[in-house]
Amino acid sequence: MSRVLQMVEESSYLTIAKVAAITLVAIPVGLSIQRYFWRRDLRQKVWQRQTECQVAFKKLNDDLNSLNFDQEKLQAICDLPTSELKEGLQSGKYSALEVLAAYQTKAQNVTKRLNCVTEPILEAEADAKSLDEDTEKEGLLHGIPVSLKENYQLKGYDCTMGLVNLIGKLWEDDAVLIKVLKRQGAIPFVRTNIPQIMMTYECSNPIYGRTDNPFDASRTPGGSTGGEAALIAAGGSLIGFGSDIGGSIRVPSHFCGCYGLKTTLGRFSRKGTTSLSQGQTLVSGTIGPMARDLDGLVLATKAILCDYMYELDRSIPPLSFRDEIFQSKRPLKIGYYVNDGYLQSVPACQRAVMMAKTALEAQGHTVISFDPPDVPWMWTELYMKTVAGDGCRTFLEALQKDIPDDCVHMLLFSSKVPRWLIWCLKAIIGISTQDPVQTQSMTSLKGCRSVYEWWQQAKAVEAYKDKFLKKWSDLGLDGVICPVLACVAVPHGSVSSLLGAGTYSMLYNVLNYPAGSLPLTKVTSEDVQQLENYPDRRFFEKNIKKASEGSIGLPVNVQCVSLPFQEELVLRVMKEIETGLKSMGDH
Ligand SMILES: CCCCCCCCCCCCCCCCCC(=O)NCCO
Repeated sequence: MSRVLQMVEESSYLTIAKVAAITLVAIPVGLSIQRYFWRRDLRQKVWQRQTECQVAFKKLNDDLNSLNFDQEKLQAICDLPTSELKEGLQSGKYSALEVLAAYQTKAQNVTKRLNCVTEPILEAEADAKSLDEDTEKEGLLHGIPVSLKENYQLKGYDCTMGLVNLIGKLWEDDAVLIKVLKRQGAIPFVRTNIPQIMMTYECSNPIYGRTDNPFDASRTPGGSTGGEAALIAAGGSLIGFGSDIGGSIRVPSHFCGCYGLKTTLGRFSRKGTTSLSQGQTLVSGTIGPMARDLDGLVLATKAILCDYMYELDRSIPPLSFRDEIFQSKRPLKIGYYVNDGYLQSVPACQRAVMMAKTALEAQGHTVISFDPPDVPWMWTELYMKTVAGDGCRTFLEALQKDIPDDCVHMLLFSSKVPRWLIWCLKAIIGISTQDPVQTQSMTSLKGCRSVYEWWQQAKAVEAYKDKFLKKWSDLGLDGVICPVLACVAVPHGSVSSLLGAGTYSMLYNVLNYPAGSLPLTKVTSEDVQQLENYPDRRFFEKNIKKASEGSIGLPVNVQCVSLPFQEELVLRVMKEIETGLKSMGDH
């Protein structure tokens, strides 16, 4: 009897062991198979999308060939500054269709080199034809082709933000801004590339690939509105639109040498623009125009600030463009800085600010030194902790079942490290990087732990805004000029080791001040030589110095800032600097 029991016992042990062994093998095998099919589906979606884009480009090319326009005339159209093109369209010297063909041709050639356009907007041709039938030509942007960052919702198109899972989710309506543009006679004609999830200054994703900088293909055009900046700077578009929660309009404009304006939250309607940060309302992303010249930037701003936008979005205060502020001759008092108290800007960026200072003084304005308060603390405790307020959960969820791009790997890694491990790593990394602020930023990526903490965060942001404004008001400032970033365009793949350079831009997102990016100069050999004196003790400093090697000839912009809802004053400061430089024979 006991022998029988023993046998039963042995056989059940054997069965359990067999089941356990099979389970141990089956689960990982099953998961691998599931992963294989899931990745295969994603790759197939990417391939399908890429094929669709190729077909769209081919159709565009065929349409352009059939129109048979004179190529020299088309090139001449693309060389015109905004004011002359606008005049030519108004007077009938150029038709909307030929201007469109000119930019479609140019954009196609540019994107072959830089990969900045994701896809053409094929409805553009019909739009141009109907504009040519319109004798009134009332729109401020009548017949001007405009390019759009990929996250602007357009009827019949998707907004992927570089996420494969969002391919094919088509929008049923245009964004408010697109409706306004069309009402003003503009012709949306291409969509431009972005970095995956749009939270970095690079410009690559697994669907559309990587965009290169027009001045140096080994460098990034910046992000997240990188495709726009590259396209505009290379002559493939005159006016475009982007979005900015940490410098995404200003930084690519600076990296590529075009004009950009980050507006105050609430000045332009954001309805119909896509972003993963929509639920985060403390440091909100805003939108704004980018352009090849200042006239284009001003014209685009004027065109958007019209009654039709207020009709479409009743949450926007009806504040039309105030020409009296833009045209005013009142002498201004402007603050300036080249070092924000965290990372010193490189010599080229410092020189650009000093050039702007001299130009403003030549125009009769007063320019005084200004020190923005507590920038390192603002960066880690206000900016990073807020934009990563949910501990990066929204970003992580979006990336979880997707193909992460190289440009998000570092942030992905940092945001996945558990809080307890960060405390251990902080000690080790802190010693090696010599920068407690940088290590603190890793903790900030963990965000807020409770609603209570989020409320405290909101209070801290408000208190900082008050402190900053007091300093500004005590000095009686109208505006501030400073670098856009601590360095100029950096090599592809280096942004995550340089993130601290972004404090110059991120500050004005925390404050919600409008800020422009104005191209002023190019890096010279003297600027590069002077890098010898640039500090290199801390991690970010070392990387900034290294990234600045070989930067001769790259564009350098200056940031022009004013108080909330004073976009006209920002544009005026930009204009005064350009006029001042011209009068000094420098521009
Ligand atoms: C899972 C990885 C996601 C990590 C995201 C972490 C967010 C923390 C902040 C990182 C630093 C942000 C750099 C700012 C880049 C500019 C982004 C921008 O302005 N985007 C515009 C979006 O409309």
